[in-house]
Amino acid sequence: MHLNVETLALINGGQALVLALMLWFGTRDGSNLAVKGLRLRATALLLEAGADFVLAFDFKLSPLAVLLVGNTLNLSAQALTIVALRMVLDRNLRWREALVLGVAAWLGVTYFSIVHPDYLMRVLWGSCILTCNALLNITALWGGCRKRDTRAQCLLLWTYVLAIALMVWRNVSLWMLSAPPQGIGVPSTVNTIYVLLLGLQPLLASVGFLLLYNEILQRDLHDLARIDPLTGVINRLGLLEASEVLLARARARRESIGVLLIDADHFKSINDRFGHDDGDRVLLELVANIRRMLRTSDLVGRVGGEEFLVLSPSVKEADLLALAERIRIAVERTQFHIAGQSYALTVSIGAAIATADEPDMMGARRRADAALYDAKRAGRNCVKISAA
Ligand SMILES: Nc1nc2c(ncn2[C@@H]2O[C@H](COP(=O)(O)OP(=O)(O)OP(=O)(O)O)[C@@H](O)[C@H]2O)c(=O)[nH]1
Repeated sequence: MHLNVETLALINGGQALVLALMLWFGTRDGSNLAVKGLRLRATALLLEAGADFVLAFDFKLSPLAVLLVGNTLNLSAQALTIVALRMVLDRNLRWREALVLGVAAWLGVTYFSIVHPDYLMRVLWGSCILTCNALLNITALWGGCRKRDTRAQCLLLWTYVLAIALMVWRNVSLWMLSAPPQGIGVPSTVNTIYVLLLGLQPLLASVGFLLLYNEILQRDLHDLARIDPLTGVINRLGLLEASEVLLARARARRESIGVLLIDADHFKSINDRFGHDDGDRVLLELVANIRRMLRTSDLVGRVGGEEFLVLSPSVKEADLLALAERIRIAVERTQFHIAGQSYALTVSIGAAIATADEPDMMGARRRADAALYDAKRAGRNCVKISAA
């Protein structure tokens, strides 16, 4: 089988060009890190396309120009892809490693082309560096793929594993030939299969990048529907879902869950006196105060304007009251800074216990609400617990 390597390179280049345009224009809107990562990957594809076109038109260029320009474009594309993938995954970018590998590859390839020409060593050197590039990408993808929480990461991971397999196969095949080809443009079965399979990589990787982006958008939408944009804690929907999970766990362990309904006292007066924006800042400080008092297993969510709900698994009544009292005292002792002035804020707290036998959290929530009402009627800045 001797398909023309130049023709294959031309097809690969055209494909990489189309994929680059798809990635670039398909993600034109938005400015988050994932979009920047996709744009960087699109730039890498443009460089890959350039390298393919250099190979496709090698008969018009000197062999040295083909080698140096083609490799520079290809290695730059690999380095950009390492960083792009990590941008999309929101990981440590590893610019330095990508650059060092790119420079090492370029120097080695140039050495084995000009100083000490040896085609097999040149291919081996380039393959080792490309394997390191692929391994860097695999380490970025490994966590998500191992937990099986993202199919896109698995697809990409396998793409890079196959890329390594292809390089191993190419080197073994070349070293086993009695008269190996002395250049990638030289007609030979190894070169044809290598260029053919290499052309699939940009396609697989780009599909992987797009699927990854889609998963990120879905996750963002999921979070957006469950996180309160002002305070960053979960909202009613988030609380509803979390309480179902906590209750199922509590049932299995025959434990109870503590519920605290925390409401800022006379919050309207803060808004009236300082304005809504400063009122927002006080709410943020209030949430920070509540969070500081919680265990890692406790959850806090915003149920209304200045009202927050805490779910505290595996607690008895005495522990829950102690937690509520700690929160109340912490808020009372905090000096809230508004418009250059200190302001004292207090909270009233209603507490209730949800037992493992209850069908849902609604009963405990209602009891905590009634206890909060009692706390407000008792003069505020206090904790009340409802009788079960
Ligand atoms: N700044 C700000 N204010 C909010 C927000 N959500 C609700 N509020 C305000 O919170 C205040 C709640 O007022 P009320 O329900 O009368 O309660 P209160 O003044 O805290 O009095 P008590 O609860 O009875 O102690 C209102 O002024 C709302 O405008 C918000 O997101 N930001």
